[in-house]
Amino acid sequence: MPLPTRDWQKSVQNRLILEHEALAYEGLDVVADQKIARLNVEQLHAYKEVTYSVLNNSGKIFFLNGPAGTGKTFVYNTITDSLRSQGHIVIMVSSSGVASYY
Ligand SMILES: Nc1ncnc2c1ncn2[C@@H]1O[C@H](COP(=O)(O)OP(=O)(O)OP(=O)(O)O)[C@@H](O)[C@H]1O
Repeated sequence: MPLPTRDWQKSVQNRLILEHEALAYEGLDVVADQKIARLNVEQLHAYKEVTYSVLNNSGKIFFLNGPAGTGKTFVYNTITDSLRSQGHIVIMVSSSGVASYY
């Protein structure tokens, strides 16, 4: 197979990356800070552990567990808003249940 003669990535860019970068909007950092300020002690601990791992390229894997309605999704959304506002791409996935339809 012939090799590409130019770097298409540079001129066209990756559509999926562009879509995800578009999820960060002006003011998202303020929204993230407001959510961080509302986290309780345990939520803040989880938030700090995950973001520290991301920002330091530690590559850790986390399992956030807790009874229904205790704020797990709130933590996910806070982490997502915070990292997106800092220029990171965050992709949320789900393997089962209603959440996996979205
Ligand atoms: N620190 C917080 N400050 C204000 N509201 C919060 C906080 N944490 C959670 N909530 C609110 O509490 C409700 C339940 O939180 P959330 O949906 O995150 O729980 P969950 O653990 O993901 O629940 P489930 O396991 O049922 O999906 C939501 O309305 C959420 O916005």
